[in-house]
Amino acid sequence: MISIERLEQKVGEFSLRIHELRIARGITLLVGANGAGKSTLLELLATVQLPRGGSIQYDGRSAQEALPLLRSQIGYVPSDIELYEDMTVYKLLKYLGELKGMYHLERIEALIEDFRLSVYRNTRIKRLSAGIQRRIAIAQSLLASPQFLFLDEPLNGMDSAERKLVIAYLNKYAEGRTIIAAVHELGEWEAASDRLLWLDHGQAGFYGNQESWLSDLPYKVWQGRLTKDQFQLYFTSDRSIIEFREVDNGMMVLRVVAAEAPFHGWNEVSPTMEDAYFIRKFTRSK
Ligand SMILES: Nc1ncnc2c1ncn2[C@@H]1O[C@H](COP(=O)(O)OP(=O)(O)OP(=O)(O)O)[C@@H](O)[C@H]1O
Repeated sequence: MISIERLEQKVGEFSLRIHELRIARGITLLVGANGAGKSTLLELLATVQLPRGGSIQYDGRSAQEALPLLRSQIGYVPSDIELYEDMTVYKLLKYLGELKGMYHLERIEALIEDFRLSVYRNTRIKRLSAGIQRRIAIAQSLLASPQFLFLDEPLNGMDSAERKLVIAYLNKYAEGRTIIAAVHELGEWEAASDRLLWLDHGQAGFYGNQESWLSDLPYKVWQGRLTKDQFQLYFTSDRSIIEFREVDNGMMVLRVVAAEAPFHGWNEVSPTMEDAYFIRKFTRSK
């Protein structure tokens, strides 16, 4: 478990402030608007930055008390990855493993296999796509089998097969361990995430499981049809539209957030994880 107490970190004009939060094992998805503080929090958790105010405890140990030990149990992948471009995949993993004091070649082989990197093992990093490079970055963060894994937008640049592969791997890896991943798309994590943490302007706006994320919402999601003219009117006067698309006969299908049915005949639909995020942001902006 990760316990955060009275955490305060100022970066330029921005302040991250989390009064009290206990993050359980499993996968926690970290969500929030651009600039909400996700990367700052992940850097603090990964001990790239140390907190100036308050504390973070990892299974009862703080970074101030046991930094080298904690770092040996932490894996971290920032959003901007930089790998040694001229190394081959195998050499890079072996080199980074040795830097971490990890000399088990079987671990490297297992990660190459698990992240489907075998065909690229002797290819220089610079020749590989962004998605493959990110797979390598995640694989290297797992070399020492860390207890705590912090990932900043881990699926960036990946195609849908790569995304599924990584999510499935992390889902298994998270058993008994703690993974916190900043993500922008929630839907694809539905089967894999245990909890969500919403950062809103540097503060924890929500922390809990999927069930509570989807319940206790102050607004409902409604779906219905409008003509294009009605749509133009509605669209310019309201920011509650989650999604809209044109259908064949010049009509629009919309999904909107509202307390009551906005038009006669519209149906209430169950909110998705993305919808719940939209509703929370919408509520905050009102
Ligand atoms: N080194 C820095 N100096 C000054 N301001 C900074 C620095 N690093 C981050 N910030 C500011 O802190 C705020 C939070 O940034 P952060 O990168 O943590 O947000 P984020 O939620 O990860 O955003 P994004 O989704 O865009 O990556 C932003 O307003 C950013 O401009």
